[in-house]
Amino acid sequence: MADKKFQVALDLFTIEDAMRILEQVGEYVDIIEVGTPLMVAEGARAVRTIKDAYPTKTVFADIKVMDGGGEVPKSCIQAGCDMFSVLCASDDATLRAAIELAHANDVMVLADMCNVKNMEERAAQVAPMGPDYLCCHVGFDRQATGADPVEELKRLSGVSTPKAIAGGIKLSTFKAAVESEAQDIISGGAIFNAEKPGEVARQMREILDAYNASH
Ligand SMILES: O=C([C@H](O)CO)[C@H](O)[C@H](O)COP(=O)(O)O
Repeated sequence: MADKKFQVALDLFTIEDAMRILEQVGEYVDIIEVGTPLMVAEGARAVRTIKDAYPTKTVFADIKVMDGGGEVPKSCIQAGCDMFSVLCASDDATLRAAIELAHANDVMVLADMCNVKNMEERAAQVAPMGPDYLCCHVGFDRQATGADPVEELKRLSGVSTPKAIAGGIKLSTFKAAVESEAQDIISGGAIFNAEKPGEVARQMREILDAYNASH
């Protein structure tokens, strides 16, 4: 089985802050997420700056496309992203257009289940469209309810598309996320809000490497 990946979500507001965190955590992660707040604040320029600085890393633009699947991602693709997100809550036509555009440009698509209520049913519809990942995601505004992404991910076990998992994953819950069905484990605030982001990322990496070495 392919090694599982570790993704840091840079939900920050300036490229400078993102680069400062990356100096500390970049060496430990496989995928760098240009978080939604950073995309909104700085746009595709953030993707370009990060890809130029970390050319061997997978750069993910968390643009959460909801409409215009064949158009909205173009600026991020031109800026050099390797993967972007589209919302499973969007129309099928949006998902299909986004996936077609991405794959025509050798870019991957993460289809994000954020706030989808009928996850099993929607996953069965979206998976055949061919996204590279289906993401079980407890969104920022829902994290206060205590919803557990590892528990919610079990609802996607019926589909063979590789899964990603996100939503408040921290050092103490990282092992459970790694041991879940997810291939891509995403953590944001627990890293960039930590006193020592590099140390948290290093320990997460250690957990992931131990898992990958034994599977
Ligand atoms: O996508 C995200 C969220 O919707 C805010 O934009 C986050 O990147 C994702 O949830 C991972 O961040 P944490 O939940 O802080 O680990």
